[in-house]
Amino acid sequence: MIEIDGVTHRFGDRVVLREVTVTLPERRIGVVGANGSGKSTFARLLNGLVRPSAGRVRVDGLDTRRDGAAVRRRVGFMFTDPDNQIVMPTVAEDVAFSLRRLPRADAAARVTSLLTRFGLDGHADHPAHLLSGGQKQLLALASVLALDPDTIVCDEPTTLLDLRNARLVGRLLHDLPQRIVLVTHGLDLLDGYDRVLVFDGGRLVCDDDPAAAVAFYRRLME
Ligand SMILES: Nc1ncnc2c1ncn2[C@@H]1O[C@H](COP(=O)(O)OP(=O)(O)OP(=O)(O)O)[C@@H](O)[C@H]1O
Repeated sequence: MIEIDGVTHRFGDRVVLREVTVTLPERRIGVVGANGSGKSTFARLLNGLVRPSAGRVRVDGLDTRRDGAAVRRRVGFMFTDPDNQIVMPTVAEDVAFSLRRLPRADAAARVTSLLTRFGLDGHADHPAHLLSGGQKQLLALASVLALDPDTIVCDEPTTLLDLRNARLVGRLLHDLPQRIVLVTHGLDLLDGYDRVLVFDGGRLVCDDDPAAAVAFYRRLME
């Protein structure tokens, strides 16, 4: 369960989220809104990357302010640009980096299994920065999953991908057992989601099923 209670967030003098209160027990949550409406800030609140200026954020009872390290272990984060989260020279090393606290043999087996699952096993020793954009995003997802999070927050993970890779990443996310919070401009990715939040000017202006929320968002953008 994600609980956002009376959250306002400011960057300097600028208020980017205003009095957001919402409780999200569902497993598939979409977040949409215009550029600059506060979606990324909202997403970053959920794993403690951003701490609210006022109010409280809890994930499965853990307070992002008080229990930051525990929240980050349970809530993985996928960025728009995978280059922001690829930290090691080769594909296998990047996934292994997430597993550095595991015994070496266990980590190696888990790396192999994750790379196979994402079709990257043939690229294990390749330089990560030479992968295609889609492959990099799959690597980023594999590295996030290596930590076995309960929740994955994805901030526009398909924005830089071509249609085929966007659909592939969307399908992979759709099939994961984890709770997913997906910030996206790709409205078709939200089919089958339990609930969609619409932000406008830092306010949560609609909270509904995907069809109703997307219709609301389309009207808002007219
Ligand atoms: N670190 C920061 N410092 C100062 N201002 C910031 C910072 N991060 C975001 N902002 C501002 O906060 C506002 C909301 O930004 P945010 O990235 O949350 O919006 P968004 O809805 O995700 O937009 P987009 O769809 O363009 O990614 C914007 O006006 C942005 O310029």
